[in-house]
Amino acid sequence: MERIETDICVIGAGSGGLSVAAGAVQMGARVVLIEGAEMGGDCLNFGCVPSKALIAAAAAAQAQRGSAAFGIGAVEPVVDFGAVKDHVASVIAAIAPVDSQERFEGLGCLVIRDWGRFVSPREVEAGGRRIRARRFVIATGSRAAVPPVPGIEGVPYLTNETVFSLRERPAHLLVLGAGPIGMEMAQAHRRLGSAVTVIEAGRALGREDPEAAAVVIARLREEGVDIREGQGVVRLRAVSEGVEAVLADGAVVTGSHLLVAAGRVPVLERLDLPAAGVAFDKRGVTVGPDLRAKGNRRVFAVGDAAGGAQFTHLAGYHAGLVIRQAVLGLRARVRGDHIPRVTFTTPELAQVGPTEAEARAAHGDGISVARAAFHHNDRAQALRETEGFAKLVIRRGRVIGATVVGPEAGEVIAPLALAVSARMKVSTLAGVVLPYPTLAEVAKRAAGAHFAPALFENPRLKTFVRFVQRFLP
Ligand SMILES: Cc1cc2nc3c(=O)[nH]c(=O)nc-3n(C[C@H](O)[C@H](O)[C@H](O)COP(=O)(O)OP(=O)(O)OC[C@H]3O[C@@H](n4cnc5c(N)ncnc54)[C@H](O)[C@@H]3O)c2cc1C
Ligand SMILES: NC(=O)c1ccc[n+]([C@@H]2O[C@H](COP(=O)([O-])OP(=O)(O)OC[C@H]3O[C@@H](n4cnc5c(N)ncnc54)[C@H](O)[C@@H]3O)[C@@H](O)[C@H]2O)c1
Repeated sequence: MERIETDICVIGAGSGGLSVAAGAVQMGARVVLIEGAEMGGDCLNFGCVPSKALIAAAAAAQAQRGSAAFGIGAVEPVVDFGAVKDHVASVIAAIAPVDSQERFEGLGCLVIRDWGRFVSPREVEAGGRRIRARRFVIATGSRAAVPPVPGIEGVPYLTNETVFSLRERPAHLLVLGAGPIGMEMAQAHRRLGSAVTVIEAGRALGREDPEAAAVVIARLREEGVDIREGQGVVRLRAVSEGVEAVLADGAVVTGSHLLVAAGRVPVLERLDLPAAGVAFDKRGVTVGPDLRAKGNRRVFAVGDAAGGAQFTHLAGYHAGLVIRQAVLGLRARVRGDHIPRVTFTTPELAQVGPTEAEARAAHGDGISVARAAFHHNDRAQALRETEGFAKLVIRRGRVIGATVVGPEAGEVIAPLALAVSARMKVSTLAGVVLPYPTLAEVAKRAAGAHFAPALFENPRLKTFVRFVQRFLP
């Protein structure tokens, strides 16, 4: 067997692994990159990219239905579902070269297309080669969790790995789970013409600020998505129309297709982690605040495999921290209080830092909340998208968290992510000059609202101003 010595061996060429490999090799480290399936991982092939491309197509269809409010005759769109999937595939194809084997070989990585497996604490085998590295990075991602619902083994179901390649429009899509994946896919399919029922054991978008989640849930319901909350599935059964689900309240729902979007599990099974002495549990590799694996300090874990939140930008952030340590020999500590997240429904729901409820649980009355509604935003009025709000969580004069629900919330959260990340004063945010009319003004207005009582409802200030005015020439 061929033996290879390298500085850094990255296992998994998705969002996290590619970022580590690209950064490390361009800084001068020797890098081996191992990928058992598609270059680009989940985000490119079965996650962010296809879902956002499908959502864009669905928005185009919805725009035709809603155009009457602009004085343009509304029509029921003619959706060619296969052509929509061609659009999705072509968006993936446009981005794929950036993540490709050719590009990474061009950067100087040795790319091995096989499943990697530890054979000792310092060696991995893949593609008939044994790689001995100074540092290893586990970036193997996650896959859809399949909940133990009685009967699930006897019914056909889709996951994020198969739903985007479906060429025929589901007549009635059942979605199990109302997290971000379930809600994004439910609205997109509804807008593309499917009947959709979402079955959620707990609360829909249960991790989000309830007030913000309610705005999204109401919109999906208005558009015809049937959302059943607090409903476990008691039993699933294959029937001639497709799949039948019996819910906890006794209701029976029959769909043509079932999409399982009920959470994620880390992909670790091929790695033989015990051979490397690396600790792990059902959430992922057990890592410290420096992202080093418990049990083997030569091994780091990043992204979905690292047991925390699961976002492409988080995997990218992890990659930067690993590069600091494994390439430059510097120290690094992961911070979790400034990672934003967006659910790309219409309206979008964006969060950075703690929600109001989380902040109150942590700091009691030591926080205050300032808000502004999109209803008072002139751009939102022009777009006829006035539902939603921005809410800032403030502690000791600084922005520690923000929730935005409404049009382009994923873009509007950007200055607020900077504010939380830089521990910015509310006064700095209130003082920034933003172009008019923009949706982002809602963030500045929320910051301004923090000062409104002291400025506009203050009898002592009014007395002072009247006094000053008497003496001004
Ligand atoms: C439907 C959907 C929509 C999403 N939308 C968003 C979004 O809008 N924004 C966002 O930030 N995040 C989104 N995510 C989450 C995002 O896709 C993940 O957080 C991100 O892909 C994680 O990157 P990763 O590098 O940890 O894993 P991945 O990108 O999954 O890459 C892991 C790679 O490792 C490979 N691998 C696994 N085991 C081995 C092995 N033993 N040897 C070699 N290779 C191996 C896999 O084949 C895979 O290619 C979405 C996810 C889904 C499912
Ligand atoms: N826009 C984005 O950034 C984006 C989009 C999609 C996914 N993601 C990432 O992927 C992760 C996984 O997404 P997800 O939506 O699959 O998981 P999730 O854990 O966020 O939500 C799953 C939902 O399924 C429900 N559920 C679980 N078992 C069930 C059952 N048997 N019956 C009914 N309901 C059940 C849960 O109560 C939960 O509400 C997200 O947390 C996020 O990190 C991000």
